[in-house]
Amino acid sequence: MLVLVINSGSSSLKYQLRDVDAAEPESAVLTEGVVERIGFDGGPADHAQALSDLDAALAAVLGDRRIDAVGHRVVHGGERFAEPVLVDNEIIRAIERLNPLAPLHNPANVLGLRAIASKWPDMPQVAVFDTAYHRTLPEHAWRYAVPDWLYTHHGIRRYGFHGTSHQYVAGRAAAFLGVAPEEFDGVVLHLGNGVSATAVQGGKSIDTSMGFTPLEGLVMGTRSGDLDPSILVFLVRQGHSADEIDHLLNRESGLAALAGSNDMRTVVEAADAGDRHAAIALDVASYRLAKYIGGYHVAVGGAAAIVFTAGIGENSAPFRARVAARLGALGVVLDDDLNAVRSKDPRTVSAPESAIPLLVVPTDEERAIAEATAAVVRVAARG
Ligand SMILES: Nc1ncnc2c1ncn2[C@@H]1O[C@H](COP(=O)(O)OP(=O)(O)O)[C@@H](O)[C@H]1O
Ligand SMILES: CC(=O)OP(=O)(O)O
Ligand SMILES: [Mg+2]
Repeated sequence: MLVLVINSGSSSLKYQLRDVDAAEPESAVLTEGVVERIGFDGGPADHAQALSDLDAALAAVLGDRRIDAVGHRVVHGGERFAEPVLVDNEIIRAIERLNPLAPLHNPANVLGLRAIASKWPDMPQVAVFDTAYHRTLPEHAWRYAVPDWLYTHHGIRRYGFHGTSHQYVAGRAAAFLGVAPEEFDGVVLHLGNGVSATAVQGGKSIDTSMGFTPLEGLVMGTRSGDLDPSILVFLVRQGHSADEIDHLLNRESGLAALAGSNDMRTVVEAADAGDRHAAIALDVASYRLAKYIGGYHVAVGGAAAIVFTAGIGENSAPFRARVAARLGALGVVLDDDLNAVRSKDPRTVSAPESAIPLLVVPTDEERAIAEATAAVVRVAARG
């Protein structure tokens, strides 16, 4: 089965065409790429235009085969969506109603779903939700200590994100350690543009750092993560609008605010060259992450592994080293040589005497989305 995976961002559209039945995962990807600058000068006008730009790339590899289904990453599934679903108009409207809860992500996901539906009206489409894996959070982890109407009226609770990645990586880490997925206890760190940590117990998500929206928790590329909510009230009283505060915390904060760049490579280079702001940014980000790791080690009743993944987690040995250096109280010992190895395979980066192994396990959200999409389409075809 050929599945086109779409990860729509506000101004970009990442795609991957996969053969989910390929014998080797390495040969499963027929083509992949990203269409950028959607809606900007020099780029396609909108997501529909971006898809027609994609046609040539797809035609070149398809030959006389055809796409069987399209799988979309959808960031917010709210309380309704606990599993990947086959998409129809009602589902698209339900996803659209969740837009205010993930303003950086969901509106673009909806555009992608609509663009495919109008381009190929008969194409089965499946939405795979970032929130779904976290539907197992116990109430003590998802409930905020606020009056109940905030939850009953507005759905204000912890949802958690990056679930497709956390689930895939937890499963792969379990396989690497030689344990069944449902026996894996660990802490998974998805460190990309967005950053989140998940406490995994018995293979299930029992706590996660992102909350009602993907803003809560750790220091990210341009997002603040945790802060005192009174700061928002203070800013409102100073006359700042909701949109201004939203922009400030989602797009102008995080590493970008502390170090002047949201790119971990740039920040590490600057810190190595003696830039004080960059050094502080790395200290703040690694310190905050280490505190969550300690908390989640307790939450899961003792982690069997601490797992790094995504752009920074997989590639930034210097950032991993800064985090590991703060985990001495847990008996964690990094192996500098293993940490310096570059590889696409799961690997250990801690020393044999480390009380908890540190692993690097590459994520593959596209593969997970393609497989989930194929499974949903096959079940639907059986009726
Ligand atoms: N070779 C590398 N070394 C260090 N950091 C890297 C490297 N490659 C990517 N990154 C970092 O990964 C982050 C982006 O992660 P990624 O998972 O690709 O994000 P997203 O999918 O959310 O766009 C950026 O901070 C980038 O600097
Ligand atoms: C939910 C989220 O933060 O996603 P991303 O890391 O792709 O921005
Ligand atoms: Mg990502």
